[in-house]
Amino acid sequence: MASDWVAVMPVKRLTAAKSRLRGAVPAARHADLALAMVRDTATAVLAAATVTELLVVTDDQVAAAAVAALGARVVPDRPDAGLNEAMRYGADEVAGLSRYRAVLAGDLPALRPGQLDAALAAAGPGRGFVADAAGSGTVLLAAPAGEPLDPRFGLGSAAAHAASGARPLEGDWPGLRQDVDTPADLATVLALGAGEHTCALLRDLGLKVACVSAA
Ligand SMILES: Nc1nc2c(ncn2[C@@H]2O[C@H](COP(=O)(O)OP(=O)(O)OP(=O)(O)O)[C@@H](O)[C@H]2O)c(=O)[nH]1
Ligand SMILES: C=C(OP(=O)(O)O)C(=O)O
Repeated sequence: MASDWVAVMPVKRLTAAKSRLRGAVPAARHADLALAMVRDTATAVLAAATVTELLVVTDDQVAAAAVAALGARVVPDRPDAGLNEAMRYGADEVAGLSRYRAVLAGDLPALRPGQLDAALAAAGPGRGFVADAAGSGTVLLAAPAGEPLDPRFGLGSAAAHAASGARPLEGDWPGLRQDVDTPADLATVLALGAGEHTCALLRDLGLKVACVSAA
């Protein structure tokens, strides 16, 4: 079982990111919310025992500075061709095929390091993926050394990853599975418990939210 994963996280320009989430918080705080979720996701990833490096693929200078301050390595989104190309570039070209790589989105504010460790421990010799809470999307795709990532994120990606030969990783990982795409997802996170940055922002807006430490 590998214990030296490179985690790869693509981050879109914050002003354009999370369009389906618009309206969940006042417009003036929308980019702040996207950034808070990126910071909480990165904090949890960096605290995972099985992750030796977090590689963030982004052209957003604010997000880049924030995750670099947390300890991530940042590279520009050289392909500039969407989510899958950013993931493939980070995992296969920058990290390289000789390493174990896992890609995950930057919108997992309820992620706990132990849940990521458990999911990576469940990854076998081939590619594996973790479906989102709804079961149709993907929150994590892992590739062992020697295998191209071959990401198929987008609508119906869980089925697409399974069809491409990736194995669904099963476990009780609610924080890992809860990506935040819509205001309803954010409401779920309020109950599940968010990381400190998302929590602070939501509390500042007067919302009642459970806050959970990074442990
Ligand atoms: N580097 C990079 N990251 C991306 C790109 N598209 C999406 N992402 C990131 O990939 C992750 C998952 O993306 P989505 O959930 O589809 O997020 P989104 O595109 O911001 O959301 P919507 O506008 O609501 O579709 C988030 O961390 C995004 O910031 C891209 O073209 N380049
Ligand atoms: C990109 C995906 O989803 P979303 O944009 O809904 O986070 C996905 O689940 O593959």
